[in-house]
Amino acid sequence: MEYVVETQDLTRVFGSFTAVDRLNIKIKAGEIYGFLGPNGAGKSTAIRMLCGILQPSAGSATILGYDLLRETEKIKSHIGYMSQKFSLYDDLTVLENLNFYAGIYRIPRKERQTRIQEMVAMAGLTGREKELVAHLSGGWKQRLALGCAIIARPAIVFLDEPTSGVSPTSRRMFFNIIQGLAHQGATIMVTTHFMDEAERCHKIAFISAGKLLAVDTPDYLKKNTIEGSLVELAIPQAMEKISALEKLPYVKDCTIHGSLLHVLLDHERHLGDLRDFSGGEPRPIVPSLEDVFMALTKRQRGERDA
Ligand SMILES: Nc1ncnc2c1ncn2[C@@H]1O[C@H](COP(=O)(O)OP(=O)(O)OP(=O)(O)O)[C@@H](O)[C@H]1O
Repeated sequence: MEYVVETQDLTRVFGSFTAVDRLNIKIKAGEIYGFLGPNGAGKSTAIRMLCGILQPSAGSATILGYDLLRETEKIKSHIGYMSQKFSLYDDLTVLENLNFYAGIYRIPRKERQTRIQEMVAMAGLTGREKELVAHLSGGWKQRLALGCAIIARPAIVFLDEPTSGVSPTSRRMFFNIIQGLAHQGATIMVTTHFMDEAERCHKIAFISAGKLLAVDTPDYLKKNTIEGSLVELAIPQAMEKISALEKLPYVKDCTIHGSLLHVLLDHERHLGDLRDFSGGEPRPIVPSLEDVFMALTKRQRGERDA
């Protein structure tokens, strides 16, 4: 089996609204596959369909070779799922939560202790096994929730914004764990709004308004999505200058990043023109994923309005 997840025109409508529009994706075993897109893009809806929680309106998919529509229960027994709302019991301890999930996943009794200890160690909770979950901070809860989701050693782990609302350090720790899991052969599908996390994925799928706009490695997307020459420009009152810059015939786009402007020129030969116009010193840069993402959504808006 070359692909552990493969979809054909997977679609979900809610009334007259199309949340996921003919999604075609292919994911290989051991890949960390990031789903990126603005709020309401359809990421959670897509993941919920792939986990068998939500019925597709049209299209088909296979997960680990099982048919999504006909073999949903088999799929569920081979995957782990963690959503933004960690499904932990606050009034139970760390151990009690893990024990509960070990029971749900029907892990044989003789294996339970080993698996639970593995998850405690993975989450960095050794010594805190008897603490009530209510007393743990966000990052610890998040890692415990992951432990509960993967205690049955699923082949595929679906993570829907697992790192929202936790500290940057916890986010980094969490992604280290994810990379470790992928290294051991698990396939990870993860939605995120954070570009630093997207950078750590093997493949990224950009989705907006239910549609897949691009999919490839972070490096490829950065080098090949944007046509033109991207420069960084530091000028005073940058925000107020955007509309004037956008009117220049050789400027394709202009966005603000902190206090700096990213200006997309249609050709690098206009560097001097931009310098003369703005009074600043334009510096050519490699596009970031955020630049790529903005360019793709803008292109999509342009196509829709055309
Ligand atoms: N059960 C539902 N009934 C009606 N509309 C829904 C339902 N679930 C989702 N939607 C709509 O579908 C669209 C896609 O939602 P979804 O949660 O998949 O987006 P998302 O990309 O995960 O966004 P976010 O990053 O904010 O989580 C949204 O406009 C949402 O309001």
